Amino acid sequence: MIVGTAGHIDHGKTSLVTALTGVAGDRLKEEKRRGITIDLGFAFLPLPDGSTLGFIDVPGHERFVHTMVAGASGIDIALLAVAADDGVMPQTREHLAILDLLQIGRGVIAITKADLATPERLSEVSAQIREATAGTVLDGAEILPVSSVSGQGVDRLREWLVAEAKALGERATDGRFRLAVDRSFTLAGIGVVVTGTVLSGVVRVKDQVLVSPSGLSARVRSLHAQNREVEAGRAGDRCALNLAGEGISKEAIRRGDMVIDPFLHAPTERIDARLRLLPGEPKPVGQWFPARLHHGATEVGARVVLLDGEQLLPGHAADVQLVLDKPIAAASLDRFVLRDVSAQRTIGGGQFFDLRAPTRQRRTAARETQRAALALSDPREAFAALLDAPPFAWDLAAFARDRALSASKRNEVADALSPILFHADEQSIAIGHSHWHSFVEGLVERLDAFHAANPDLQGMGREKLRVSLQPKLPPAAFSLALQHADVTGRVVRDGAFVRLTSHSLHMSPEREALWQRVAPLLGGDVRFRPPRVRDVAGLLARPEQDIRQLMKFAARLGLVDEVAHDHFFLRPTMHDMVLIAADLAAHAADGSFTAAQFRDRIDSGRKVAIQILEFFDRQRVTLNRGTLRRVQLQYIDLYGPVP
Ligand SMILES: Nc1nc2c(ncn2[C@@H]2O[C@H](COP(=O)(O)OP(=O)(O)OP(=O)(O)O)[C@@H](O)[C@H]2O)c(=O)[nH]1
Repeated sequence: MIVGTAGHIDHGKTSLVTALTGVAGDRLKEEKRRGITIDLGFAFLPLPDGSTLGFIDVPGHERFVHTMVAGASGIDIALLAVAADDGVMPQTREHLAILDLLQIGRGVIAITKADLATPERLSEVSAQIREATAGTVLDGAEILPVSSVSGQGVDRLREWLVAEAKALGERATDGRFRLAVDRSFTLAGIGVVVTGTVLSGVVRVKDQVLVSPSGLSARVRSLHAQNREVEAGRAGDRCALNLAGEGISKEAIRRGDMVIDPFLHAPTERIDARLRLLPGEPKPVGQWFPARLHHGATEVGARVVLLDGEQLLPGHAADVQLVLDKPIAAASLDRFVLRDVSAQRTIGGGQFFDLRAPTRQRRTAARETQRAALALSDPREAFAALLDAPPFAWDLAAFARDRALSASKRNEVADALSPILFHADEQSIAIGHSHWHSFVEGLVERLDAFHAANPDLQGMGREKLRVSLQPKLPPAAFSLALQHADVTGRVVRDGAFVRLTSHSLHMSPEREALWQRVAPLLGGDVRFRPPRVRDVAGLLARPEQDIRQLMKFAARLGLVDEVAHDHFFLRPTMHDMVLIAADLAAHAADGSFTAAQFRDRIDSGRKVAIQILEFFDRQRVTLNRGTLRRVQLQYIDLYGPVP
């Protein structure tokens, strides 16, 4: 459990942490000198049950925002200090706003330096606090007067924190590992060390991790959590990782990077989010508003694109797209804070919901449904809602990755919803049952309509079919869908084409008429040396392309065979030639014949005769052994029944 301090400068935060933990400032300094345990502003209070309560206390205002945001998922309990003499000050309000934006709802307010105040002053400050916290996450929070000098109220505050920590219990660690790096340095004899807050999951010694967004791989050589060498660091822990790997140096890893489970690596620079503008903002936010985005320990330039309406008024919230200057490593539902471009003032903040937001979003009902689904916090509910949002097919693997879900959580989602799943490449495309059924129906209907309109085409081009269906599946998933048991039996894949099992080819009347003129040219005396496509085109004064198309189609119908490029023989001629080959073989003592013998029988050119025999070889009608050929009797009825 981590307690994060907040409050105006000099309001006694550090003194209070020292009073609560007994860890004096000079002791922290000494630890700093010793090396790996360094964590400026870190103190730990051992609890009776053996666990520890950690305190993040960062002096200096600017770094506060960073740390606050970095610890967003790391801070479990907020400790807001308000000095009895000053009362509520501007930074008290800003820190309160940030706690609110980050939705850190557990917290206590300490009126520090109580020794300096009269009871009247204390109730005056109490009233100020009540007014300032009204409507925020700390509305109604406990207010305790304390003094680090006299010790007044310190025990009570400690008891309150311990009880709260107990009530909160262990943090869930079932997500995948993410650590927001706030420092990176080298230690002599140890190597590169990074420190940060574990945002989710668990990290263990020897784990393979990845630095994101850079993509560098590293191995965890050793790790410290809560200032002790440990085997594992968990969500909420302050960790120091000793990393080793190619290219790993203190310069290669910077504050703002994430160290993550390699599975999660997918940096993004375009994020859809829910943004709340603070009520005290002087102006509304308009399109392409420039700001600084704080997320984890990262700070990056961002532009705000409003997705509904043209401006966002102070005190209001809206869906926006954040277009970042450079990619960051984030997870869906992470919280963020926006500050003005000079990083002087907090403007607002909120929560990410879509890390793969489309570039130019039209304001469609479909996109609204998607956004609403993606914003749901429960992963099962969110994915169920997604399956009902266009395009009705969603990659469960990407969804799980963007939410940093563990494999078991992801399986829970899949088990609860039991969608139709297609595993292709890295993707796991999921479709809900009702949408799958309409997909299959749509597929059959589409092909049916296509065959009716194009009776002389063997089927619909696979790609054209894919993009015409809902859900529009990615190519690999579509290919798998065509092999699904619900589809096979009704639909046939035929090379690049897809057709209904029931579909058979017919010539259109125009084609039939042309065929009636072409067929006689291929038969009769010239049947063993029929004219080629170009010659037929010349004879009929038709474009070559028309004749070629007709011939290809006739080949699909089994009327002709293309023995060589553009050289088509009538099917009965093919059959005659097989019988000639069989006759030659039957009359030879060793059952073999030569190409020359065959050429003499069909009275054609030598080149054509060889092309025909090679074609037969490919069809396995003949077997080529050097200059001699045999006939394979089991194939001689390929082109017609043998008497
Ligand atoms: N009288 C009195 N003075 C206090 C008390 N707590 C802190 N102070 C004094 O207030 C000043 C600021 O205390 P810090 O604890 O450093 O305050 P801080 O909020 O940590 O300061 P920053 O980190 O700079 O924001 C110091 O001079 C302390 O001695 C207290 O309970 N009573």
